[in-house]
Amino acid sequence: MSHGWGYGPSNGPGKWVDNFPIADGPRQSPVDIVPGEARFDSALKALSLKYDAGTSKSIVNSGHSFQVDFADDDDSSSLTGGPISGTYRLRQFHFHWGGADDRGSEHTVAGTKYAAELHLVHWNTKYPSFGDAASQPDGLAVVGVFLQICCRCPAIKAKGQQTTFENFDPTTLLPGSLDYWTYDGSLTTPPLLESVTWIVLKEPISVSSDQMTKFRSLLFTAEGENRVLHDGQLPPPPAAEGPQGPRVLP
Ligand SMILES: NS(=O)(=O)/N=C1/NCCO1
Ligand SMILES: [Zn+2]
Repeated sequence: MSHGWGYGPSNGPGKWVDNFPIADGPRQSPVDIVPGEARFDSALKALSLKYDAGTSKSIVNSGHSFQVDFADDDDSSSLTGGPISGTYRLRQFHFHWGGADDRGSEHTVAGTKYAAELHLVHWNTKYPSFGDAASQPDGLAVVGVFLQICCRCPAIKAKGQQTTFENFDPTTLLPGSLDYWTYDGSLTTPPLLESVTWIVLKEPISVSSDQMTKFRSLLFTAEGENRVLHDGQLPPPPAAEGPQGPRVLP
């Protein structure tokens, strides 16, 4: 049985402070974004996101989400402009979702929850590595993108299992507008480090309810562990087991 953090009743966000006291810190994320209370800052620049599909490496079920990792030994996939100074390299992206279409995002907008939220995680190249940057107040910049359920979505061909995930261009996951809200916050999952400049895009992207159902079919437990889903929701009884190995989304 896993004794790590999670989203269940015994190890969920309300318990994280027991092992990560920074959960009671001054700049914890996520937050509720209230557009009417946001201050316009004319000094902020437009976001510049440059992504090279050739830097995508692999996809993994991290136990808390599924994550696509990128090669970050040069600036091929990087973030500049916006609220940050210098260059931040793309490290990985992952998603957060819930047990139904009416919830799942971590940030909310005037109390509204979206079905899911994409996080593109970048680290400040003034530091030697992601690990070093993650403990610095200006070390990380995470671009958050909301996912809303669309009624008439183009069908996306489902793919089989895969563990390598090469030549994926994250630009395809971005909305048409890069307008954003920004604030200084933290990782939203343990270790909850207060090192993130949050850049939350105002325009959501659309996803079908069927695709969200596929997200929810991902289990985050090892063999033989109790089955629990991303937000602690118990899954439906198991269908006939498919081939073993990591299951990733189409
Ligand atoms: N949800 S989040 O704040 O992006 N969390 C993390 N953890 C490691 C990298 O990003
Ligand atoms: Zn995240």
